[in-house]
Amino acid sequence: MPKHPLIAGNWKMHGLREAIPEALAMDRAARDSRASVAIFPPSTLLYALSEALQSRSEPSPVRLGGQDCHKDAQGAFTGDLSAEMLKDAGADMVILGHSERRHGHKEACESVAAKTLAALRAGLEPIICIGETLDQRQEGLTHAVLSKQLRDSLPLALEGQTFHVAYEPVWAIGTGHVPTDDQVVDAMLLIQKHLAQRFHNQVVPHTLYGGSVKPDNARHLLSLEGVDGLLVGGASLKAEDFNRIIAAAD
Ligand SMILES: O=C(CO)[C@H](O)COP(=O)(O)O
Repeated sequence: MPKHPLIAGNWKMHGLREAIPEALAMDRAARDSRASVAIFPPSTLLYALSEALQSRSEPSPVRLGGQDCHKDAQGAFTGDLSAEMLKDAGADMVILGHSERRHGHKEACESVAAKTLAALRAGLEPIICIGETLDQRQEGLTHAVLSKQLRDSLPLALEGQTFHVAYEPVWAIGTGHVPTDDQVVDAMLLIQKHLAQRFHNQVVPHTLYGGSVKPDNARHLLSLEGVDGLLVGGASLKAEDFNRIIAAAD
């Protein structure tokens, strides 16, 4: 873990306004940690969370992000949100290419790349997700799939920009199945090699692991070569769990 680890919590489609005190409890843990902490709530909570976190006597170190954005700044796209809108609501990061969008919304790598350009245009720092399905892994296609996703989802415009890549094997998401250490390290090093060959950025991207991260495995996952941080789903919803994951980074 060469850099300050990034601990990111993706709340997915969970959370009403009553969840705001949970975020404030996460803020207290983030203040005591060397980790960078980011929360990706549903968009409906972004503005309220931003106000709640920044109105504290000491502004919060917790960063906020969206879970997706449209490629255009505005237009007739019912139900969509632009990167500019997320920024306006208090986000400074965005998750793009999550497998739940790649599979559930048929999002192609080219669409992820276009959204990444939109995020950069709006001043949002993207976390771009990649990961293979169980079938792809069992067919020996993991390297080919990850390499293609990296090549086609990451536009060259990321050169010189701050961004992050999350490796989330689809078969580990929400299942309790965590890849072996070797499988994690193998994927992280593939990603880091790709990034080093393709981009020469001053800020070296964080490479995050995501998929069934829990308080009990966070410290171990963070100790693995190439893991600069964690993208946490279910265990980021409760401060009691997420704060233990934040503490695991210290
Ligand atoms: O998005 C994820 C983490 O942000 C990923 O889907 C993992 O979810 P989890 O298995 O519930 O941690």
